[in-house]
Amino acid sequence: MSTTNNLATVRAQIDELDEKIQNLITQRAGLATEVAQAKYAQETKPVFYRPEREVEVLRNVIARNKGPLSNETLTRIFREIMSDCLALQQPLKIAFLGPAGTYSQAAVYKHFGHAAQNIPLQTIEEVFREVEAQTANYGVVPVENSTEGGVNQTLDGFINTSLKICGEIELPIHHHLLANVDKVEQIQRIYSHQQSLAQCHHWLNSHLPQVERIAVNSNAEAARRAFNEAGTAAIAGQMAADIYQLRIIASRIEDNINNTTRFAVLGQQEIPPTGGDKTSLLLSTPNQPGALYDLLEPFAHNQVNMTRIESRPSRQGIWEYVFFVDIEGHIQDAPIVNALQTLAKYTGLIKHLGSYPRAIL
Ligand SMILES: C=C(O[C@@H]1C=C(C(=O)O)C=C[C@H]1O)C(=O)O
Repeated sequence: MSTTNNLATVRAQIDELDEKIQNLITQRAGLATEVAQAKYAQETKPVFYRPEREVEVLRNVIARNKGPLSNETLTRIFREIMSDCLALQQPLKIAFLGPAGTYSQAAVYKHFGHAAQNIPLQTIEEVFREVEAQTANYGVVPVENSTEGGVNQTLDGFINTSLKICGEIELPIHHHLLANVDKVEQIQRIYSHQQSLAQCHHWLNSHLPQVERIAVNSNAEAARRAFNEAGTAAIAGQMAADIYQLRIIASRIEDNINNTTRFAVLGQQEIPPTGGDKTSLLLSTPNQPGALYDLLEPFAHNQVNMTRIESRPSRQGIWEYVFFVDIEGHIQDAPIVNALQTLAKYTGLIKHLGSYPRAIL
Protein backbone atom coordinates (compact mmCIF):
# COMPACT_ATOMS: atom_id res chain seq x y z
CA MET A 1 0.00 0.00 0.00
CA SER A 2 1.31 3.47 -0.81
CA THR A 3 2.14 5.84 2.04
CA THR A 4 -0.76 8.11 1.04
CA ASN A 5 -3.21 5.22 1.16
CA ASN A 6 -1.76 4.06 4.43
CA LEU A 7 -2.15 7.54 5.90
CA ALA A 8 -5.74 7.71 4.73
CA THR A 9 -6.52 4.28 6.19
CA VAL A 10 -5.01 5.09 9.58
CA ARG A 11 -6.83 8.44 9.65
CA ALA A 12 -10.08 6.66 8.89
CA GLN A 13 -9.41 4.36 11.84
CA ILE A 14 -8.68 7.38 14.03
CA ASP A 15 -11.97 9.00 12.91
CA GLU A 16 -13.80 5.84 13.86
CA LEU A 17 -12.16 5.76 17.28
CA ASP A 18 -12.78 9.48 17.84
CA GLU A 19 -16.46 8.93 17.23
CA LYS A 20 -16.48 6.10 19.76
CA ILE A 21 -14.48 8.14 22.29
CA GLN A 22 -16.85 11.09 21.87
CA ASN A 23 -19.91 8.90 22.30
CA LEU A 24 -18.40 7.32 25.39
CA ILE A 25 -17.50 10.69 26.93
CA THR A 26 -21.03 11.92 26.24
CA GLN A 27 -22.45 8.78 27.84
CA ARG A 28 -20.17 9.29 30.82
CA ALA A 29 -21.40 12.88 31.21
CA GLY A 30 -24.97 11.54 31.19
CA LEU A 31 -24.10 9.13 33.99
CA ALA A 32 -22.54 11.96 35.98
CA THR A 33 -25.85 13.83 35.91
CA GLU A 34 -27.56 10.62 37.07
CA VAL A 35 -25.06 10.54 39.95
CA ALA A 36 -26.15 14.10 40.79
CA GLN A 37 -29.78 12.95 40.99
CA ALA A 38 -28.76 10.07 43.27
CA LYS A 39 -26.89 12.52 45.52
CA TYR A 40 -29.97 14.80 45.71
CA ALA A 41 -32.10 11.78 46.61
CA GLN A 42 -29.74 10.49 49.30
CA GLU A 43 -28.41 13.65 50.93
CA THR A 44 -30.11 16.71 52.37
CA LYS A 45 -27.11 18.89 51.52
CA PRO A 46 -25.60 17.01 48.57
CA VAL A 47 -21.81 17.07 48.25
CA PHE A 48 -20.91 16.79 44.58
CA TYR A 49 -17.11 16.86 44.63
CA ARG A 50 -15.84 13.50 45.91
CA PRO A 51 -12.04 13.33 46.05
CA GLU A 52 -12.17 9.74 47.33
CA ARG A 53 -13.99 8.69 44.15
CA GLU A 54 -11.84 10.79 41.82
CA VAL A 55 -8.67 9.27 43.21
CA GLU A 56 -10.14 5.78 42.70
CA VAL A 57 -10.87 6.63 39.05
CA LEU A 58 -7.30 7.92 38.57
CA ARG A 59 -5.67 4.98 40.34
CA ASN A 60 -7.65 2.68 37.98
CA VAL A 61 -6.41 4.69 34.99
CA ILE A 62 -2.79 4.25 36.13
CA ALA A 63 -3.27 0.54 36.86
CA ARG A 64 -4.68 -0.03 33.35
CA ASN A 65 -2.00 2.01 31.56
CA LYS A 66 0.19 -0.05 29.23
CA GLY A 67 1.71 2.96 27.41
CA PRO A 68 2.71 4.59 25.13
CA LEU A 69 1.08 7.55 26.91
CA SER A 70 2.56 8.34 30.33
CA ASN A 71 0.60 8.12 33.58
CA GLU A 72 0.88 11.92 33.81
CA THR A 73 -0.74 12.37 30.41
CA LEU A 74 -3.55 9.90 31.00
CA THR A 75 -4.38 11.24 34.46
CA ARG A 76 -4.40 14.79 33.06
CA ILE A 77 -6.91 13.76 30.38
CA PHE A 78 -9.13 11.90 32.85
CA ARG A 79 -8.98 14.77 35.35
CA GLU A 80 -10.31 17.09 32.66
CA ILE A 81 -13.11 14.67 31.81
CA MET A 82 -14.04 14.44 35.50
CA SER A 83 -13.78 18.20 35.84
CA ASP A 84 -16.41 18.67 33.12
CA CYS A 85 -18.60 15.84 34.43
CA LEU A 86 -18.50 17.42 37.89
CA ALA A 87 -19.28 20.88 36.44
CA LEU A 88 -22.51 19.41 35.04
CA GLN A 89 -23.47 18.57 38.64
CA GLN A 90 -22.06 21.70 40.28
CA PRO A 91 -19.63 24.27 38.84
CA LEU A 92 -17.00 24.53 41.59
CA LYS A 93 -15.48 27.82 42.72
CA ILE A 94 -11.84 27.43 43.74
CA ALA A 95 -9.99 30.15 45.68
CA PHE A 96 -6.20 30.45 45.50
CA LEU A 97 -3.37 32.97 45.83
CA GLY A 98 -3.55 35.10 42.70
CA PRO A 99 -3.25 36.94 40.46
CA ALA A 100 -3.66 34.70 37.42
CA GLY A 101 -0.45 32.91 36.55
CA THR A 102 0.71 31.83 40.02
CA TYR A 103 1.90 28.31 40.74
CA SER A 104 -1.17 28.03 42.96
CA GLN A 105 -3.32 28.45 39.86
CA ALA A 106 -1.29 25.77 38.07
CA ALA A 107 -2.02 23.51 41.08
CA VAL A 108 -5.75 24.34 40.80
CA TYR A 109 -5.77 23.33 37.14
CA LYS A 110 -3.79 20.17 37.85
CA HIS A 111 -6.20 19.03 40.56
CA PHE A 112 -9.60 20.42 39.56
CA GLY A 113 -9.18 20.67 35.77
CA HIS A 114 -10.23 23.63 33.64
CA ALA A 115 -14.00 23.43 34.21
CA ALA A 116 -13.75 24.84 37.74
CA GLN A 117 -14.22 28.57 38.23
CA ASN A 118 -11.02 30.24 39.44
CA ILE A 119 -11.12 32.83 42.25
CA PRO A 120 -7.70 34.51 42.51
CA LEU A 121 -7.20 36.31 45.87
CA GLN A 122 -4.50 38.58 47.23
CA THR A 123 -3.40 36.64 50.29
CA ILE A 124 -3.37 33.10 51.64
CA GLU A 125 -5.38 34.35 54.62
CA GLU A 126 -8.16 35.45 52.26
CA VAL A 127 -8.22 31.98 50.71
CA PHE A 128 -9.00 30.52 54.15
CA ARG A 129 -11.64 33.22 54.78
CA GLU A 130 -13.46 32.80 51.46
CA VAL A 131 -13.75 29.04 51.89
CA GLU A 132 -14.87 29.48 55.52
CA ALA A 133 -17.50 31.97 54.34
CA GLN A 134 -18.47 29.49 51.59
CA THR A 135 -18.00 32.13 48.91
CA ALA A 136 -15.65 29.57 47.40
CA ASN A 137 -16.31 25.81 47.56
CA TYR A 138 -12.64 24.89 47.99
CA GLY A 139 -9.30 26.63 48.39
CA VAL A 140 -5.80 25.67 47.31
CA VAL A 141 -2.90 26.84 49.52
CA PRO A 142 0.83 26.07 49.35
CA VAL A 143 1.99 24.07 52.39
CA GLU A 144 5.66 23.37 51.82
CA ASN A 145 8.36 23.47 49.22
CA SER A 146 11.01 20.79 48.87
CA THR A 147 13.81 23.40 48.80
CA GLU A 148 12.52 26.09 51.13
CA GLY A 149 10.33 24.26 53.65
CA GLY A 150 7.03 25.34 55.18
CA VAL A 151 4.87 28.25 54.04
CA ASN A 152 4.25 30.12 57.27
CA GLN A 153 1.05 31.95 56.26
CA THR A 154 -0.56 28.61 55.45
CA LEU A 155 0.62 26.95 58.67
CA ASP A 156 -0.73 29.90 60.68
CA GLY A 157 -4.01 29.62 58.78
CA PHE A 158 -4.38 25.99 59.89
CA ILE A 159 -4.09 26.99 63.57
CA ASN A 160 -7.32 29.01 63.57
CA THR A 161 -9.42 27.46 60.84
CA SER A 162 -12.33 25.06 61.14
CA LEU A 163 -11.74 23.90 57.56
CA LYS A 164 -10.52 20.42 56.68
CA ILE A 165 -7.72 19.45 54.34
CA CYS A 166 -9.46 17.28 51.75
CA GLY A 167 -6.66 16.74 49.28
CA GLU A 168 -3.02 17.33 48.47
CA ILE A 169 -1.40 18.37 45.21
CA GLU A 170 2.25 18.02 44.32
CA LEU A 171 3.50 20.35 41.63
CA PRO A 172 7.03 20.30 40.17
CA ILE A 173 8.14 23.94 40.18
CA HIS A 174 10.28 25.29 37.36
CA HIS A 175 11.29 28.93 37.65
CA HIS A 176 12.27 31.05 34.67
CA LEU A 177 13.85 34.49 34.42
CA LEU A 178 11.30 36.53 32.47
CA ALA A 179 11.78 39.97 30.95
CA ASN A 180 11.26 42.08 27.86
CA VAL A 181 14.89 43.12 27.49
CA ASP A 182 17.34 42.47 24.67
CA LYS A 183 20.35 41.87 26.90
CA VAL A 184 20.64 40.45 30.38
CA GLU A 185 22.84 43.48 31.24
CA GLN A 186 19.77 45.71 30.94
CA ILE A 187 18.14 44.07 33.95
CA GLN A 188 18.37 46.37 36.98
CA ARG A 189 15.81 44.78 39.27
CA ILE A 190 14.33 41.31 39.73
CA TYR A 191 10.93 40.82 41.29
CA SER A 192 9.60 37.57 42.68
CA HIS A 193 7.95 35.94 45.66
CA GLN A 194 10.45 35.59 48.49
CA GLN A 195 10.26 31.77 48.29
CA SER A 196 11.16 31.82 44.59
CA LEU A 197 14.05 34.23 45.17
CA ALA A 198 15.33 31.82 47.81
CA GLN A 199 14.86 28.81 45.51
CA CYS A 200 17.03 30.50 42.84
CA HIS A 201 19.54 31.98 45.28
CA HIS A 202 22.64 30.22 43.89
CA TRP A 203 21.74 30.87 40.28
CA LEU A 204 21.21 34.57 41.02
CA ASN A 205 24.45 34.81 42.98
CA SER A 206 26.47 33.33 40.15
CA HIS A 207 24.71 34.97 37.17
CA LEU A 208 23.30 38.29 38.39
CA PRO A 209 25.02 39.04 41.69
CA GLN A 210 24.73 42.86 41.38
CA VAL A 211 21.07 43.03 40.45
CA GLU A 212 18.65 44.16 43.13
CA ARG A 213 16.14 41.48 44.26
CA ILE A 214 12.74 42.62 45.44
CA ALA A 215 10.19 40.35 47.10
CA VAL A 216 6.56 40.88 46.10
CA ASN A 217 3.28 39.14 46.96
CA SER A 218 3.37 36.53 44.19
CA ASN A 219 5.29 35.47 41.10
CA ALA A 220 2.46 36.61 38.85
CA GLU A 221 2.56 40.06 40.50
CA ALA A 222 6.31 40.05 39.75
CA ALA A 223 5.58 39.21 36.10
CA ARG A 224 2.99 42.00 35.92
CA ARG A 225 5.62 44.49 37.15
CA ALA A 226 8.23 43.18 34.73
CA PHE A 227 5.73 43.75 31.94
CA ASN A 228 5.04 47.35 33.06
CA GLU A 229 8.45 48.60 34.25
CA ALA A 230 11.45 48.96 31.96
CA GLY A 231 14.69 47.26 33.00
CA THR A 232 12.98 44.79 35.30
CA ALA A 233 12.73 41.03 35.27
CA ALA A 234 10.61 38.52 37.15
CA ILE A 235 11.18 35.00 38.36
CA ALA A 236 8.01 33.07 37.63
CA GLY A 237 6.58 30.08 35.78
CA GLN A 238 5.58 29.41 32.20
CA MET A 239 1.95 30.40 32.81
CA ALA A 240 2.98 33.90 33.99
CA ALA A 241 5.26 34.24 30.94
CA ASP A 242 2.29 33.49 28.66
CA ILE A 243 -0.17 35.76 30.46
CA TYR A 244 2.15 38.76 30.79
CA GLN A 245 3.83 38.29 27.41
CA LEU A 246 7.37 38.08 28.76
CA ARG A 247 10.31 36.36 27.15
CA ILE A 248 12.13 33.54 28.90
CA ILE A 249 15.68 34.89 29.32
CA ALA A 250 16.88 31.85 31.27
CA SER A 251 14.83 28.73 31.93
CA ARG A 252 14.75 26.34 34.88
CA ILE A 253 16.91 28.50 37.13
CA GLU A 254 15.80 26.77 40.37
CA ASP A 255 18.79 25.55 42.39
CA ASN A 256 17.29 22.10 42.87
CA ILE A 257 15.95 20.34 39.76
CA ASN A 258 13.52 18.32 41.89
CA ASN A 259 12.00 21.52 43.28
CA THR A 260 8.39 20.62 44.15
CA THR A 261 5.65 22.41 46.07
CA ARG A 262 2.97 20.61 48.01
CA PHE A 263 -0.45 22.26 48.17
CA ALA A 264 -3.44 21.49 50.38
CA VAL A 265 -7.04 21.55 49.22
CA LEU A 266 -9.19 23.24 51.87
CA GLY A 267 -12.86 22.41 52.21
CA GLN A 268 -15.70 21.72 54.60
CA GLN A 269 -15.95 17.94 54.17
CA GLU A 270 -14.27 14.97 55.80
CA ILE A 271 -13.01 12.46 53.26
CA PRO A 272 -13.61 8.71 53.78
CA PRO A 273 -10.61 6.31 53.69
CA THR A 274 -9.28 5.29 50.24
CA GLY A 275 -6.50 2.89 51.21
CA GLY A 276 -3.78 5.40 50.26
CA ASP A 277 -4.28 8.33 52.60
CA LYS A 278 -2.41 10.84 54.69
CA THR A 279 -3.50 12.57 57.88
CA SER A 280 -2.44 16.04 59.05
CA LEU A 281 -2.51 16.93 62.73
CA LEU A 282 -1.79 19.99 64.82
CA LEU A 283 -0.37 19.10 68.23
CA SER A 284 0.94 21.03 71.19
CA THR A 285 3.02 19.92 74.14
CA PRO A 286 3.60 21.40 77.57
CA ASN A 287 7.05 23.01 77.92
CA GLN A 288 8.69 20.24 79.99
CA PRO A 289 11.43 17.60 79.69
CA GLY A 290 10.55 14.70 77.39
CA ALA A 291 7.52 16.47 75.89
CA LEU A 292 8.60 15.95 72.28
CA TYR A 293 9.49 12.33 73.03
CA ASP A 294 5.96 11.78 74.46
CA LEU A 295 4.53 13.29 71.31
CA LEU A 296 6.48 11.01 68.96
CA GLU A 297 6.48 7.78 70.93
CA PRO A 298 2.81 6.78 70.37
CA PHE A 299 3.29 6.96 66.59
CA ALA A 300 6.44 4.83 66.70
CA HIS A 301 4.80 2.36 69.11
CA ASN A 302 1.80 1.91 66.78
CA GLN A 303 3.99 1.69 63.63
CA VAL A 304 2.51 4.87 62.18
CA ASN A 305 4.84 6.40 59.61
CA MET A 306 5.43 10.12 60.10
CA THR A 307 6.17 11.94 56.84
CA ARG A 308 6.67 15.43 58.25
CA ILE A 309 6.97 17.35 61.50
CA GLU A 310 7.31 21.09 61.71
CA SER A 311 7.03 23.55 64.58
CA ARG A 312 5.61 27.07 64.70
CA PRO A 313 5.34 29.51 67.61
CA SER A 314 1.90 29.08 69.18
CA ARG A 315 1.56 32.87 69.55
CA GLN A 316 0.05 32.31 72.98
CA GLY A 317 3.17 32.54 75.12
CA ILE A 318 6.87 33.10 74.57
CA TRP A 319 8.75 30.00 73.39
CA GLU A 320 5.63 27.87 73.17
CA TYR A 321 5.23 25.84 70.03
CA VAL A 322 2.67 23.89 68.07
CA PHE A 323 3.67 20.98 65.85
CA PHE A 324 2.35 20.18 62.41
CA VAL A 325 2.56 16.46 61.91
CA ASP A 326 1.74 14.47 58.76
CA ILE A 327 1.34 10.72 59.04
CA GLU A 328 0.52 7.95 56.60
CA GLY A 329 -2.99 6.55 56.94
CA HIS A 330 -6.51 7.72 57.73
CA ILE A 331 -7.83 9.02 61.06
CA GLN A 332 -10.16 5.98 61.17
CA ASP A 333 -7.28 3.45 60.87
CA ALA A 334 -6.80 1.44 64.09
CA PRO A 335 -3.06 2.25 64.56
CA ILE A 336 -3.79 5.98 64.32
CA VAL A 337 -6.82 5.72 66.64
CA ASN A 338 -4.60 3.95 69.20
CA ALA A 339 -1.73 6.42 68.81
CA LEU A 340 -4.05 9.38 69.33
CA GLN A 341 -5.62 7.77 72.40
CA THR A 342 -2.18 7.54 74.04
CA LEU A 343 -1.21 10.98 72.83
CA ALA A 344 -4.31 12.53 74.41
CA LYS A 345 -2.77 11.79 77.83
CA TYR A 346 0.27 13.99 77.12
CA THR A 347 -0.66 16.75 74.73
CA GLY A 348 -2.62 19.91 75.34
CA LEU A 349 -4.05 20.02 71.86
CA ILE A 350 -4.84 17.50 69.15
CA LYS A 351 -6.48 19.07 66.14
CA HIS A 352 -7.29 16.85 63.18
CA LEU A 353 -6.60 19.00 60.13
CA GLY A 354 -7.80 16.33 57.75
CA SER A 355 -7.35 12.87 56.26
CA TYR A 356 -7.15 12.84 52.49
CA PRO A 357 -5.94 10.77 49.50
CA ARG A 358 -2.21 10.99 48.85
CA ALA A 359 -1.29 13.21 45.86
CA ILE A 360 -1.46 11.42 42.52
CA LEU A 361 1.66 12.14 40.44
C1 LIG B 1 -19.66 11.34 39.16
C2 LIG B 1 -19.44 11.70 40.43
O1 LIG B 1 -19.26 13.05 40.85
C3 LIG B 1 -18.05 13.75 40.66
C4 LIG B 1 -17.43 13.44 39.37
C5 LIG B 1 -16.66 12.30 39.24
C6 LIG B 1 -16.38 11.70 37.91
O2 LIG B 1 -16.61 12.35 36.89
O3 LIG B 1 -15.97 10.51 37.86
C7 LIG B 1 -16.16 11.69 40.40
C8 LIG B 1 -16.41 12.17 41.65
C9 LIG B 1 -17.16 13.42 41.86
O4 LIG B 1 -16.24 14.47 42.09
C10 LIG B 1 -19.38 10.69 41.53
O5 LIG B 1 -19.45 11.08 42.70
O6 LIG B 1 -19.26 9.50 41.20
